[in-house]
Amino acid sequence: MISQNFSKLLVQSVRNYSTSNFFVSGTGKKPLRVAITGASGQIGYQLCFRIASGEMLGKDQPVILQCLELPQALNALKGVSMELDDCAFPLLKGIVQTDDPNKAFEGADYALLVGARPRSKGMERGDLLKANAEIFSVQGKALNNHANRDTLRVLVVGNPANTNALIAARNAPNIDPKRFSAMTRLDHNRGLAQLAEKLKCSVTDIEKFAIWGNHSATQYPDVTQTVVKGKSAKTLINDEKWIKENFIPTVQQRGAAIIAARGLSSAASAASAAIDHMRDWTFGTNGQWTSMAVYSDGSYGADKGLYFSFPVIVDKNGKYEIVQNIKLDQFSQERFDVTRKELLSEKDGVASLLPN
Ligand SMILES: NC(=O)c1ccc[n+]([C@@H]2O[C@H](COP(=O)([O-])OP(=O)(O)OC[C@H]3O[C@@H](n4cnc5c(N)ncnc54)[C@H](O)[C@@H]3O)[C@@H](O)[C@H]2O)c1
Ligand SMILES: O=C(O)C[C@H](O)C(=O)O
Repeated sequence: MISQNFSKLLVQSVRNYSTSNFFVSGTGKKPLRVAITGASGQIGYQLCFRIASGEMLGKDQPVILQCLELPQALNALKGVSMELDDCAFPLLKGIVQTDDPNKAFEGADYALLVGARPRSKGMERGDLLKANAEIFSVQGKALNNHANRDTLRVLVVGNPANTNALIAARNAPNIDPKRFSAMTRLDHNRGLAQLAEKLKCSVTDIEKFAIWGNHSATQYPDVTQTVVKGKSAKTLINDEKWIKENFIPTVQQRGAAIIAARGLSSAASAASAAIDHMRDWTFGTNGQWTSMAVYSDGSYGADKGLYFSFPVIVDKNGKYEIVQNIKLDQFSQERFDVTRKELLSEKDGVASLLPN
């Protein structure tokens, strides 16, 4: 029933379940193709199962997972695929296992670009810039040539995520750059959790919180507009020093703190944020703000073309808008400029990989 091709020349395996019936009975929905790079890594290992169980695209939406890995990790990927089989997910209609980006992105409706070298203890994100840039240049070209351009949504998770999104998008000239994004949802969720703890409220009580800029230690977690059960969070906190010296640095440096504690970068929380990001980008945010690093149209003076985290609202058709008309106070403007300058300098560092 399950077919598998494995050759040394073209290391690719395709599993199709229920190939005679590609529609989940009762839903009438065609499977969506979800490409995941680095699928057998820490984050990928979480993502595959959560997506196959319907947590990202809905409990009535069949999916085909198209998994990309390095040649040396294909055996591990085979193990992931075996475990996916063993879950007997009703929504999972097929698994592609490959080390060829052209195959992984064939007809892709969604692409989660996770595969990259993670930062290890003591390593700065800047050190990773060049090593990872090449990967995203190749993958941008492959997306351009093979993905489903009419439906595609790309989320870059692999660091440095914003600049990797820039490289991938610039190498995909036939795809609308608004179809690319980078992940700051983990930072957003971290901020919500810190605020909920401080104010002894639920994360769902918090509205209008945002991350501006880069997914890095320069990001600006902004509580100036934040409202908790109808009241200003700043007024409720009533402690400017806590916001500046505790809250902001905690959110900015949470990734490094997890690495120091675990010896590995965050994985379960990163996968959870990636699911949140794609789900909200598909089904909408019900009028609420979230944070996404998206193609900058120049809003707030973030240079056009950068992948910059803004507060966004997604409508029920999956169209996002950058929230406009927020007044940045002097402190916010200074923080905004720091992260903006970092993104510009990252862009300069990969200029050779950015086609005109
Ligand atoms: N944006 C965020 O909020 C956020 C949060 C956590 C981690 N990250 C980043 O996500 C990335 C992945 O983290 P991880 O913990 O899963 O790492 P990991 O090392 O466990 O897994 C990465 C996987 O990617 C694969 N890979 C490497 N290069 C590849 C390529 N060119 N094509 C396909 N696969 C490739 C590796 O074989 C590995 O299996 C890292 O860059 C990490 O820094 C980002
Ligand atoms: O900082 C890192 O390298 C890991 C990741 O981006 C994180 O925010 O946890």
